[in-house]
Amino acid sequence: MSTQTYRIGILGASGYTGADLIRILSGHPAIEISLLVGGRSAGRPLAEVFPHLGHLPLPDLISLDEVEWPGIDLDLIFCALPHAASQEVVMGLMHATGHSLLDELLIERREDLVAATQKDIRIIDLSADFRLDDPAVYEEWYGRPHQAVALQRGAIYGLPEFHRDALRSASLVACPGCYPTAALLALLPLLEAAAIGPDEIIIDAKSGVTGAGRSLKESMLFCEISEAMHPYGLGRHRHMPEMEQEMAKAAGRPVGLSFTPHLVPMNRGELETIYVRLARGRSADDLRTILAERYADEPFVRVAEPGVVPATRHVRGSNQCLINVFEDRIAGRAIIVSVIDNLVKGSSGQAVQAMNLMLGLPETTGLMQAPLFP
Ligand SMILES: NC(=O)C1=CN([C@@H]2O[C@H](COP(=O)(O)OP(=O)(O)OC[C@H]3O[C@@H](n4cnc5c(N)ncnc54)[C@H](OP(=O)(O)O)[C@@H]3O)[C@@H](O)[C@H]2O)C=CC1
Ligand SMILES: CC(=O)N[C@@H](CCC(=O)OP(=O)(O)O)C(=O)O
Repeated sequence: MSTQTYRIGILGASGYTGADLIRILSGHPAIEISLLVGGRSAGRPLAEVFPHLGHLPLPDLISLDEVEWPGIDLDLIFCALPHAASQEVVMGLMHATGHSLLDELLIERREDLVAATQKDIRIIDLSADFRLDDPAVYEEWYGRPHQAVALQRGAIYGLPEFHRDALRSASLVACPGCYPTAALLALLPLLEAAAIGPDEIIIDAKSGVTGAGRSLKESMLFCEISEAMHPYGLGRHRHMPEMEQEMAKAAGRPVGLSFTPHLVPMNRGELETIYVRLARGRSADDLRTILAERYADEPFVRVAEPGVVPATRHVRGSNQCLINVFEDRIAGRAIIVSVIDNLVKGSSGQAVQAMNLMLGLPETTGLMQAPLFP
């Protein structure tokens, strides 16, 4: 393995995914964290914002305005900002550093800001801004026109198990949403094999509260979240078009999807119970075999032993996705359970997995921590 060290920046370092990126990367042998950018937390030492990371030798949080992009010495940036903010920041930093992706995509450069000799900084965006192929779909679901349509089209969808080769040479990666990650890993092989009916997929999802980010929201108050749970986004959650886009590619035709997320009183973790119709002649065991064969060599996706019910505790703090398939009492149907940690395989861990591919490092570097159990 190469002994080269790569210089990394994190935008949105004071958020939940930012904190987990720092946690994971601090154990990565080829990475030096050189830039940490916060929003309201800018100017504060990281040890004050995140005391649990205080033992690490890391730079203080600075604001976006303080970053001197032209000439900056970074190999890769994680952008863990909210959607909408992300697309503007990514476009801005590409202009400021004279990124060659702008030329490839024939985007007009602001020549005054271009530093001609600067190497391209690879970018991994954790927000939803570069996941959707169609700008009209983005506008419909995110309520505003996309401000960097060409970049949206030029980004690689960062699900390594399905886009590994494209990720190796990508300069802009769109990390999948947490709900889509758990669903797509369970369903794409089955759709590719035409083993399930693409018209009647029902995904019942539960997420821990970190899925909603760290900014204070009235609906996230302890007294209203603890000892309770509720569905949200009923019939219209913004992860639906993302899942439909990727599932349609696997099925070779549009899919029919019902998806209902629920907020449950736990910090991290995500569980999806997925109801599918079996294709003619297929059994629940067949689905399990297809998944087990598809993921036999994958380090981060595993089909549980027959009969073992995946639980969020089985993956907590790890980059693992654990899946299993069960017979339904109703003939012709099956139940699939898929679990991930939303902050690891659902965001920061998956982002580091993509980074390893982009930098030519072994894909598992820094990511083999076992889950925290119990
Ligand atoms: N949480 C999760 O499970 C997942 C999250 N994601 C996506 O990852 C991204 C980050 O999520 P998460 O870490 O949970 O979010 P948080 O709300 O926890 O953190 C957001 C970060 O962005 C900074 N920030 C917010 N607005 C601005 C702005 N206008 N300019 C500069 N910085 C800003 C915040 O700084 P400060 O707090 O200092 O103001 C903070 O560092 C989001 O796009 C989210 O949708 C994707 C998959 C899963
Ligand atoms: C519990 C909770 O609120 N979860 C978030 C999804 C987190 C995520 O993956 O969102 P992005 O698409 O923004 O990356 C939600 O439902 O909006």
